[in-house]
Amino acid sequence: MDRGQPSLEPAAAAPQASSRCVIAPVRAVLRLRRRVCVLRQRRLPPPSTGPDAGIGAPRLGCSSGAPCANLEQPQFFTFDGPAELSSRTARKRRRRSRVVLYPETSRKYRPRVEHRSRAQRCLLLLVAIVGFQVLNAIENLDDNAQRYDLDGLEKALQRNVFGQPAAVARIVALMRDYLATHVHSRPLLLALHGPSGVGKSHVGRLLARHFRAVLEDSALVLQYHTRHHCPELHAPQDCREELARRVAEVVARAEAEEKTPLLVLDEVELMPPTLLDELHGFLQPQRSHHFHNAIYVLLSGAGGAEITRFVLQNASRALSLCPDGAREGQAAATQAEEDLRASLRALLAREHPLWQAATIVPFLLLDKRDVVSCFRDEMAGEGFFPEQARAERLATQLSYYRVAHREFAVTGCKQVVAKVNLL
Ligand SMILES: Nc1ncnc2c1ncn2[C@@H]1O[C@H](COP(=O)(O)OP(=O)(O)OP(=O)(O)O)[C@@H](O)[C@H]1O
Repeated sequence: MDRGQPSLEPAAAAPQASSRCVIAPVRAVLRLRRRVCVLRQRRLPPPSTGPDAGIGAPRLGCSSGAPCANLEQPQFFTFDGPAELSSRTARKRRRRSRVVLYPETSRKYRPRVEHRSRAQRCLLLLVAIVGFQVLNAIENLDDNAQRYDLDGLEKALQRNVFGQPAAVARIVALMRDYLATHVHSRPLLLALHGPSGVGKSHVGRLLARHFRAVLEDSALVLQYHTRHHCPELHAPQDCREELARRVAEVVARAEAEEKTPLLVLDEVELMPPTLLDELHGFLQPQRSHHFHNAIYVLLSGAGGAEITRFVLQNASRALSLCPDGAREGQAAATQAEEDLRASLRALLAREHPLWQAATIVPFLLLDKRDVVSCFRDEMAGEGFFPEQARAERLATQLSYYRVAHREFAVTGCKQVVAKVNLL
């Protein structure tokens, strides 16, 4: 048997040796795979307690005989231990987080500073210059108006003129508008119309006083009284030349001083037509430009009868003349006054085209309360104590239109001075 055995051994050893050659590497591969699986199982998170996490639940990665299909694990063998593997996973995670910060679709480099064209810069500069000039112009507008202290003028008129709030507001608004700028294409022509004694000349005097003060040159204010400067005995043509000379002097001087002069012409209703023609000529565009930078205030009793009729007809609408009435009443009063201005303009334009170019400001009748204020003011001016009862007593000595429980002075405050002088 022993002898026979050796004879058999070589024959059996040959296949054994060949099978060992095959099996050994396979075993090694299986051993390595198993080892890898063990390592992966160690790194896997503990099984979840969810319903899908039972013992029989399929698991990604190793199953018996199936290749490891865990997508989070490397698909190739490495000799890295658990420590290296965990650090690689951490590195992977870090890399993934980087992917979130810099997604594939976005740029991973700093954007280049876009080069601005010169045209764009020039455009910005131009816009800045234009903006600056606009601001400067607005400031200059304010400066020009400030020179005339129109707030002070408004306060002075409100304090000293009784019963004419609408007229005062309109005069100040028109002047504010006109004096906002120094350069004009036409003069401001104000025409104050109203019955006798309602304050037209009084306002003319207040305006002249104010402009003399703010212009710091009394030669830039002209006060022309028709009866005084052009009496009936004077030839109208001489008056015309005289007026033209005086106005030309004032506007030329104002032009040199870069100021806006004030020309107050009183009793215009007494002016001969040739003087009105001359005044109308000052407004014409062909006139030298310094005639256009001036404020003309024409005071006239023309249209006084229409204004008296208007006041008396509207007296029953108490609010039409009451400055502190309800809003609807004030709106109605404003509309009524606009109608009055339009009818006055139509009436006056029939007399002379000068009135067509003028801004008409009607002066309404004064009521008894305003007359009492006139008395108190005059008494204080003459050195008397302005006692209310005494002023009321004096006011009763004047004559009034009595309409709808209201009393309107027939001659306004005209006789106030004379009555106070008798005290
Ligand atoms: N509304 C008023 N407020 C204050 N005082 C006034 C008012 N109206 C008239 N007076 C006083 O009455 C005087 C005469 O008024 P004023 O000369 O202004 O009247 P008028 O409207 O010009 O009339 P006329 O057309 O007759 O000249 C003034 O000196 C002034 O003292």
